[in-house]
Parts: sequence; C-alpha cells; structure tokens
Amino acid sequence: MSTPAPRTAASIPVSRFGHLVHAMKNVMTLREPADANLHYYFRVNRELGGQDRAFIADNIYAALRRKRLLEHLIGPDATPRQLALATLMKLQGINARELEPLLQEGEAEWLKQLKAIPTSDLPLAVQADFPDWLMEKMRAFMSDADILTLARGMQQPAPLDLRVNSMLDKRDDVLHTLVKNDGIAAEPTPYSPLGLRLKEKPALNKNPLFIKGKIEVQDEGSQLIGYLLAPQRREMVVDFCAGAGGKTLLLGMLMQNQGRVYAFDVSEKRLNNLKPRLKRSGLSNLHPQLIANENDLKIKRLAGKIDRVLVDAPCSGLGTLRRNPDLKWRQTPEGIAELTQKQAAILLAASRLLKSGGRLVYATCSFLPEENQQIVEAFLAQHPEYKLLDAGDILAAHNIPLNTGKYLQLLPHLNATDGFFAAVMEKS
Ligand SMILES: C[S@@+](CC[C@H](N)C(=O)[O-])C[C@H]1O[C@@H](n2cnc3c(N)ncnc32)[C@H](O)[C@@H]1O
Repeated sequence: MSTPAPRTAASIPVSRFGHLVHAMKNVMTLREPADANLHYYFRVNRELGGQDRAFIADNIYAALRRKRLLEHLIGPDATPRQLALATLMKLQGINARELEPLLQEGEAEWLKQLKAIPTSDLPLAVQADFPDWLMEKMRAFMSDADILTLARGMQQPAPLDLRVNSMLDKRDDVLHTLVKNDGIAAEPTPYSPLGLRLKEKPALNKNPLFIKGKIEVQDEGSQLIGYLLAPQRREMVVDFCAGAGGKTLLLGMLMQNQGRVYAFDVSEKRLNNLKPRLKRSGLSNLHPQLIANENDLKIKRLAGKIDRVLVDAPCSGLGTLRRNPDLKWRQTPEGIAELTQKQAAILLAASRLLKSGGRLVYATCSFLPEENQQIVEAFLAQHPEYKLLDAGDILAAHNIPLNTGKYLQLLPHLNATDGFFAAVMEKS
C-alpha cells in the first residue's frame, strides 16, 4: 500500500498546494487566457482529481479577482508561493495555524505580518481591484461609489446558467429532471423564459440532458439578446460574429428550426466548436460560414437580403470579469481602441445585409460606453435610415419584465447576469 500524501489540518494535501503554486506561476504571467492556461495544466497533470482541480481553479480565480489587493499587501514582487498562501489566508479565510503544515521556514512569521496589515481605508482602485487605466475610463462616466458597487459585483464568482432547448423539452420538465433525478439544485432564471440557474457548478458534459441537446450552458443575459433580435420562423437571419454559436443556437431554436441562420465568424476554431453543439441541438437551419473579414465576398452576396442581423461584436469582455477576471489584467487601453475601430467596421458591414424594415442588434459583453453607446450613436448619426427601438418595450412584448431603458444594459450586481449591452435598430 502506498503512503497517503501528508495532509494539513485544513485537509489541504501538500501536493495539492504544490500544484496550486505551479499553476499560479503559469497563470500569473498573463500571457494567455487563464482558462486556457489551466486547461493545459490539467491536461499535462493527468493525475489530478476533481477535488484537486476545483481547489486549484478556485484559488487561482480568487487571486486573479483580487490581484491588486494581494500585490498591495505583499508588494509588487510577490512570488507565486506568496500569492498562493495569501490567497488561502486573506481571501479564502483559512487561518494561519491550519496552513502551518504547508509552510517553509520564515513563512509563519510572514503570514502573521500579512494578517496584521489593515484592509480598511484601501485606495479605491485596490478595493475595486481594477488597473489604473480602467479606473480612469470608468471615472469619466461613473461616480466612485458606483464603480465600487460594480467592481464588487464583478468580484463574485458567476453562477452557472443553462438554456433549455424548447424544441426538445420544456423548461419545467428539465428542471424536474435536474432536481429530482440528478440532485442538482436549480431554479428558473427571473427573466429568460428558457433559463435555469444552478447553485453549484456540476460537470454536465456526461449528463443525458446535455448529451441529448436539451440544455446548453448560456448566461441569462446572452439569452435575452436572442429575444431582442426576435427572429421569426421563415426569415433569413445572420449572426455576424457567431463564435462557437452560443446565440446562433438560440436563434435557430426561436425560429423553430425553420428559415435560415448564417453563422459567420473569422475564427475557424470557434466555428468548429459550434459543430458538436449544432449536432446535439437537432437544428438544421443553421449554416456556419468562415469569413476572412467583415468585407468578405460571402457577405457582399447577401447584401439587402436579410431580415435580421445580430452583431455580437468582439469586445473587451469586461462584462464577464466574474468568469474571466484575468481580462482586466490582460486588456490594455490600446487594445480597446483597436477593438472600437473593429466594432464600428463590423457594424457598418453587417448593416449592409439588411432589407428595409429589417432589424439590427448590436451587442457586447462590455460596460464601457466607448464600445457600446458611442459605437451605436456614431452609426446612427451616419445612417439616418436606421432608428433605435426601445429594448425594454421589445422584452415586454415577450413578457420579460426587464426595462433598462432604450438600451439593454445588464450588470452582475443589478441583474445577476454577466455585464451586457445591446441596442436594437430598425432599417426604415
Ligand atoms: C463576442 S464573440 C461572439 C460570441 C458568440 N456570439 C456567442 O454567443 O457565443 C465575438 C466573435 O467575433 C469574431 N470576430 C472577430 N472579428 C470579426 C469579423 N471581422 N467578422 C466577424 N466576426 C469577427 C470573433 O472570432 C469572436 O468569435
């Protein structure tokens, strides 16, 4: 029999902690997205079990959410090991005595000093845990108190939202199966008629509901964007930036597998990820097409022929900080300036597809006006043939009780969704 790994009083095996330090070292380089980095780490370290992975991922994400606080406490040259220990003690509330079996010489004293550092009266940027450039951008349109409230919402882990495929089952029946058969705590989402919110994050990829295409993982905010486009059964629809098809699948389902949805994207990899989802969904009205850029000939051929176009534009992703906290450290003002140019170019190219009377929805998962209102307002100023429709009215017509004004604007602390923006326009 092999000797069991040494355990701490808090049941953190030394080897599990060692992996946390290693993974922390890799992720904190911020050279690639944290989820891709962790995915790779877990693939290489196959011996790690479910609990090890959950422990490593939880603590890495906690550290990314509060990286600025940790560096404020430890100093700018914090080592991965110090970050891991400080995360466990300061962010996860594990007391120093419980950590003792993991500690090397001098670390007990270091943790004691760390614990004594007061965390009241911290500078706003440290409390918000945002980089300076983002604070500066936000201060241009928000009060300090509002920045802090928004930031605290973004520091919480996100729940897991599902969308029920209403072509294959009813939301109530899926909920019943999840709760009664699978013992998964879930409830209907407050706004989307197709959404379910799970309390925990169980692995679903082997669940029969998932395998049969009855559920897809999709944030409730993302589901609402489908209701803003509101495609009708026999229409021609374009999802201009379809990615792996989160919204395309919803559109095809809302059209009851009739009509035609073109799913365009410049990323072959993302479109390939749509394929297994499409197969599970049972839909046959979706047509993925790789394009070289927004002016591709495939798009030009459809000019003036499309009833509804969704532009789910490439954006900073700052609205998804609950899930991707590394984005606030990986994004730059220059990167955002580049994105805004792309967003304007894509919106313009996408608008050329529409018939008169057609509907254009521009959406992002960002809360920055420069990626949102400013793009839409500049477009409307140049294109008087488009008028803005009221997003609240459109949702109300679908019995969705959510009115954030003419634009749809969602934030975690207000709506329990990711941060989303959407504008609905109609071509006269
Ligand atoms: C926000 S993501 C889309 C997410 C997707 N709609 C979903 O719901 O899962 C933006 C997408 O825009 C794509 N993209 C970037 N530049 C583009 C362009 N010029 N034309 C079309 N798509 C583009 C990216 O590859 C990315 O998949």
